Amino acid sequence: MTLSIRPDLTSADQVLSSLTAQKQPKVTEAEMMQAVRTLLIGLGEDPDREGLKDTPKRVMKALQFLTKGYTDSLDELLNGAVFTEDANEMVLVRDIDIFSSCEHHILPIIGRAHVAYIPNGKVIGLSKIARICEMYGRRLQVQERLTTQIADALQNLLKPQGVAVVVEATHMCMVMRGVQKPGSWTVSSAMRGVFAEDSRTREEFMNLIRHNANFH
Ligand SMILES: Nc1nc2c(ncn2[C@@H]2O[C@H](COP(=O)(O)OP(=O)(O)OP(=O)(O)O)[C@@H](O)[C@H]2O)c(=O)[nH]1
Ligand SMILES: [Zn+2]
Repeated sequence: MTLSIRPDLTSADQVLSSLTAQKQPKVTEAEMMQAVRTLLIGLGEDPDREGLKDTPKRVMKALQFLTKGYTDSLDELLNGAVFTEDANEMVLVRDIDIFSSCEHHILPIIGRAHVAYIPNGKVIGLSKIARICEMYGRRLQVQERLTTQIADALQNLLKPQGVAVVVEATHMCMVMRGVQKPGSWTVSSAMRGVFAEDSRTREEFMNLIRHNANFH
């Protein structure tokens, strides 16, 4: 483990504790399933019919999975993959799939993240960038917070020259219900360090991620 960005803190989880509001369930799984059962009854369904018999459990498990990012450990996720390296050119991982859930309707936010940084003595395992996106994506989110959390996590972990994150996503709460705009994409960005300060660096990043927002 080469993580020594804060000598007073020894683990990535400690470094990022302020960014990772860990949630402890305050109700039992039986109570959660009962709540789903109540919802089904409220929707005019018979929760005891064959097709719905196991639905409360399935819904609970699905929601637990979709929000598992609250309890993921950054230490485990990183697995020591922060390396001392004399690199100072931009590193970009683009087109990282995002499956998140909007905190207003608990409906999917589907899109992609593009994450770049310019190292300052430390590099991170490339897959760990996608894992950080996954950790913050698997929570109840607004897109803006998801974007800044990814940027701040990398900024805090690596103390790089700069971090740039762009998330482009479509919100099912705007597609399937409400205003019903299937073609709409929301683009959010978070720029740190040189990406915020130097327009040429920011432009280089924007040129590298330029493409039509679409599903694969
Ligand atoms: N800024 C932001 N807003 C979001 C995000 N996800 C959903 N929203 C919005 O949150 C708002 C919630 O507005 P409300 O008026 O309380 O809810 P609503 O009656 O369901 O609104 P409509 O979707 O307009 O029908 C809506 O405008 C959503 O589009 C997000 O990631 N970021
Ligand atoms: Zn929503």
